[in-house]
Amino acid sequence: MDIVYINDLKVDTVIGIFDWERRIRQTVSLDLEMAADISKGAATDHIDDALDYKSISKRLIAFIEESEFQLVETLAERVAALVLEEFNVPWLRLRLSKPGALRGARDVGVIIERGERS
Ligand SMILES: Nc1nc2c(c(=O)[nH]1)N=C([C@H](O)[C@@H](O)CO)CN2
Repeated sequence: MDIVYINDLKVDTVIGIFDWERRIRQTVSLDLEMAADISKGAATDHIDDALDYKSISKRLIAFIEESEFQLVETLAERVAALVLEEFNVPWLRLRLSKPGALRGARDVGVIIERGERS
């Protein structure tokens, strides 16, 4: 199985458990690895035969900008479900980071894998 990936996709959103966090927008960063068979796109050299990372990133930016979750866990689950369902991806690994959320740490967040990897 091949991988199509998007690294360090930064999106501003409302996220957090504290009152002050509900009043501001913070940046989250996504590293997304998606299982895909790249052979058809490689053979035809046509985007219709490829998993289009541009379409996926546009959809994720729109979804995350509109979202107002409290936990990074919830946002990660919803992002994973969207990618699996809307883009017919069988398996993914998502690292969702919240830079600067914890004093002394560069970032915090979650890493999840969803779907079946063949
Ligand atoms: N497991 C988690 N722990 C914490 C989260 C979270 O989303 N998942 N969030 C916070 C606060 O919102 C924090 O990011 C603000 O500094 C604390 N712990």
